[in-house]
Amino acid sequence: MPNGSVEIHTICEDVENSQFTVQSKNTNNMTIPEFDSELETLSSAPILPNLVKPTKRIRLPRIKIVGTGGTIASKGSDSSQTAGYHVDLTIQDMLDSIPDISQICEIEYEQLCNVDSKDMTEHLLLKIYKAVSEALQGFDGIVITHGTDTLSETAFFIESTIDAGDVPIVFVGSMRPSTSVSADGPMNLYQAICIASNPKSRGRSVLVSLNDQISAGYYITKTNANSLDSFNVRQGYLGNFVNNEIHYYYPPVKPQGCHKFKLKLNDLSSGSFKLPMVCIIYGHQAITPKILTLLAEEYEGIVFATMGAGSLPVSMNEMCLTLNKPIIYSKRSMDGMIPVANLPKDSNGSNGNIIASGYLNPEKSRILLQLCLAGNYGVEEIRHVFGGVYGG
Ligand SMILES: NC(=O)C[C@H](N)C(=O)O
Repeated sequence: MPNGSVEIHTICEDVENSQFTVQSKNTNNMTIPEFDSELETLSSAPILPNLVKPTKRIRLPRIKIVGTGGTIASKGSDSSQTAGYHVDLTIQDMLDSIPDISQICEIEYEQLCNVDSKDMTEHLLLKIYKAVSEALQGFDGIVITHGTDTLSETAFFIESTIDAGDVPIVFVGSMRPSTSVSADGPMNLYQAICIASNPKSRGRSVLVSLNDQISAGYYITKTNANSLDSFNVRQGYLGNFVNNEIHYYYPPVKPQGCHKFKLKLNDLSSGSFKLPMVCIIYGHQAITPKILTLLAEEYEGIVFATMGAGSLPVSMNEMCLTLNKPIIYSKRSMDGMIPVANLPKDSNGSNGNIIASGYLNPEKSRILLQLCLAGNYGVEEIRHVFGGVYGG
């Protein structure tokens, strides 16, 4: 059991609704971001009144790309293959396949790993965390290339552990390998870089850019295992990318009630940081408490994908209440939430160790519970954290 590896850090989320002037200067009609605070005059010579007007040099935004793998970095053996391909491309290969962005931003990149996202380990998650934390110091935007299968989990983890300030952190993936007809990776990557570079993206924290849609990493879920339109978010898309224009539907906003956990970087570099083991049990007809007997010893916390809005057989509810560990009731339905009123109660009328996940799905609930346990939170503190997403 890790000891005090995280501590709570609640951030005040007031973000200004800023208006930006957009200029169209480059050849492909993409807007060049303007960073007012950094404007410089080109000439250091004294300026004679009415004779020489200082010329402004616009600094291009600096964008860090962090590569982790996924289908966006994959190759198949022929152009019709859309399954059974292999991760094989570097960030440089991917950048070679997109339009010239030298007028839009300055790029620096780091290949952290090159894996299918099913192999995204805790160690890699923490490496991404570290790379993003460091990049926040010197960059105006961050793009993370990632496999789509677990992209929403990494995005949720980063949103829960990093206070990005104004810097947009944009996750991007693809559904077709780079070798396929109509591969979606190059356009998705191009759009993600443009989004990360654009001042309108500032103050929006962790974003996901895929299939022309811009969404909040905190809520997005992969809902289709195959199609290009694979990500969905019932809390609403934040914006759209069309013909080099970024259209946000709302002013800058961050997820309501998102708790921020501050990881201790010393623990990360010493390798002593570990996230406690939490498993997910999928509810189904005729499920019995036997599964709990098998797993309860091994795991420090359990998340249930319950049926409906918190339904499990009475025998299961009774056994859950006897366990000395937090148990989160989430849902196997894609949408909706778990009302606290649906939780089982013990003989004192208390929900005991059982906590509702609110709007969080099982995989996001698992990460949130891991972070709470890593911070040594008690059941009532965990309940409070889930209360931020209308659970608890
Ligand atoms: N579309 C994808 O990226 C799926 C791939 N299996 C991954 O998650 O790495």
